Amino acid sequence: MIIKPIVLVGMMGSGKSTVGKKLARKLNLQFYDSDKVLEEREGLNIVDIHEFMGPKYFQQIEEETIKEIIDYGTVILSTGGSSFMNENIRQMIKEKAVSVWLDVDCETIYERVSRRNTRPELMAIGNKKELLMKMIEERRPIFESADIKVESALEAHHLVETIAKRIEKYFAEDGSQ
Ligand SMILES: Nc1ncnc2c1ncn2[C@@H]1O[C@H](COP(=O)(O)OP(=O)(O)OP(=O)(O)O)[C@@H](O)[C@H]1O
Ligand SMILES: O=C(O)C1=C[C@@H](O)[C@@H](O)[C@H](O)C1
Ligand SMILES: [Mg+2]
Repeated sequence: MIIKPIVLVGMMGSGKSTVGKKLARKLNLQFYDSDKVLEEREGLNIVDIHEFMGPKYFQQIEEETIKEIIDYGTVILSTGGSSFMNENIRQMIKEKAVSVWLDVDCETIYERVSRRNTRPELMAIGNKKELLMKMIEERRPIFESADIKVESALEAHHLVETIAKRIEKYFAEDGSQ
């Protein structure tokens, strides 16, 4: 039985939003995507929130919003790519939720994110692949602390099945602690 919120973490393009939505449908739980909630509340997309309000403001409202959603209880929450890097958010997730890290290789991420232009962190001039590799290198050790790691660039439907099984196992073994 799922007794805590399930929080998907991982790099931009790892599939948190795509997989989270499908996972929520499979588990019959409410789905939230913190980036989407912020865009709706601010009436601006992620790039414009950063441009007009600044990255500090983004981090502040992201922290407040994730706290609010986690307090809803057993929901599926897909976070932003940098949410888990915020120590306050990470601590909150550790205390109240189960984190699932979608660990996807750099090539796959690059291929996915280069198809869109919706993330301010990748809009800087320069080599996007190098930028991504550096970001992955910095963030990996932090993502490693997630409760569940799913190593995969599997097709989304299979990924959902795998994650659902891992969550079930997690709660059966030590999730009630
Ligand atoms: N398992 C998958 N197989 C193939 N393509 C996928 C898979 N998961 C996601 N994608 C595709 O990769 C792109 C990025 O996925 P998504 O937006 O879900 O990532 P994200 O982790 O939420 O990224 P961000 O942190 O930037 O919000 C989308 O175009 C999506 O369709
Ligand atoms: O990886 C990142 O640094 C980010 C990813 C997005 O989901 C957004 O939350 C924001 O653009 C930050
Ligand atoms: Mg997303």
